[in-house]
Amino acid sequence: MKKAKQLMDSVYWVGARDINNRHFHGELYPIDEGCTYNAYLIVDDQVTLIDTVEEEFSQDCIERIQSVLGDRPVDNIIMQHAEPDHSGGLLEIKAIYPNAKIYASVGGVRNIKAQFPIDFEIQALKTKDTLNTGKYNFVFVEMQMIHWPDNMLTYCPELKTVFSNDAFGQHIVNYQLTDENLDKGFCLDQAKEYFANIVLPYTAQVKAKLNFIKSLNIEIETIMPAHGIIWKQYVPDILAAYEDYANLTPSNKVVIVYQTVWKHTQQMAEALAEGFGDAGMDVKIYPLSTTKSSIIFKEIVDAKLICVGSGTYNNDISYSVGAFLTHLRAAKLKGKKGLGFGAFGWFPKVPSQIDQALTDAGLENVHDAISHVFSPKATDLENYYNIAQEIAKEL
Ligand SMILES: Cc1cc2nc3c(=O)[nH]c(=O)nc-3n(C[C@H](O)[C@H](O)[C@H](O)COP(=O)(O)O)c2cc1C
Repeated sequence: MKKAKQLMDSVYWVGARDINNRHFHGELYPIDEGCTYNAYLIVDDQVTLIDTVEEEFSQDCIERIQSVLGDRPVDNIIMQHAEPDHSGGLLEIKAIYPNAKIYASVGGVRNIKAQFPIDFEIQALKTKDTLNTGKYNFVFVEMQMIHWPDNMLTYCPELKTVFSNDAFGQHIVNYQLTDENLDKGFCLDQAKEYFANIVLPYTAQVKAKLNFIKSLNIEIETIMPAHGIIWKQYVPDILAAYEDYANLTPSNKVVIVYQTVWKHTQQMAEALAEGFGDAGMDVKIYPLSTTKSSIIFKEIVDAKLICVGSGTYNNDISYSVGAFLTHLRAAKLKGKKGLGFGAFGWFPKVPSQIDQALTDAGLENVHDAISHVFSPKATDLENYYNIAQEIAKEL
């Protein structure tokens, strides 16, 4: 029997822990310790459920709700996001509470209906629409494209709480459910990884929404996201961190990623890394085939320069570098610089093709692509070290 966890006077966590999940949203986001699907129950004159869980965990959510309500019904279900990790439990929960009114954003109504066989009404909500449940009011803010067209968040002024859905989420599975006994750096690092892997292409929307939320002059004591821990003691920190992430504020950091067979491209990568490092830059260097993309993208958020290297195989870029470049293009980065490099045997154009892909991804090339025939010698490596030092000076 799964039980709810009380968070405040009338607020309960009724979500689910997916402890076996190692790939959040398919291949997109490898994770180490599973994740949570957070749903919140607010007991007032009317009972309101905010979000559901992934379909497989519907029964967990229902048991947790019933542990609070017994036979009392749920009156309102607010669907803040149509993606199945939040909406998958709707049909089963609605079957238990057939009189519950369902609410979603305009996009949410469309996207829920397009994914599930819905035979009931869903009421559409717009920004600043309000639902009163007795002593509590729920104010809605549309969050289009953070990260789907249907996202929204819900603010309760009486509880000084934002139910933020995907925004401010992270994949910390913690049985206390809040940030209260956790290290700030750890929490923010996990939130940054989530931002980098789910929200990164939508920095313009995040900036606009943060400004809009500021303009509302609301008091926020608690943020309850749909994944991971609830923000209580680090609320100002996570709000400030989101400003930094959304601005892609660069530190003096270079991220070098590469794929290699005979270690020729790796030797070039290491010579560049030493040049950047000796010039005072923070260097992150990753072999693509053995590094999780989720870690690399977290580091990219605040990098100044991204160097991408590939050996040449069948006159083309390696598979993992090609996939990385596709992922990078989708991230729609702004204000970052790029450099392509790599070794070849008889077809020298792959590094310049990488440079072109970096340009297509919105990065500014800092130097001509570096293309090396087979194995670099000590003098070649010295040359690449010096190129890195020159680039570092100009960044
Ligand atoms: C499976 C395979 C296919 C290759 N195909 C090409 C090719 O089509 N054109 C080319 O210029 N070099 C080709 N090469 C040679 C490599 O690009 C060259 O050995 C390079 O130095 C490898 O760099 P790396 O050690 O970083 O992988 C190939 C190498 C391998 C292992």
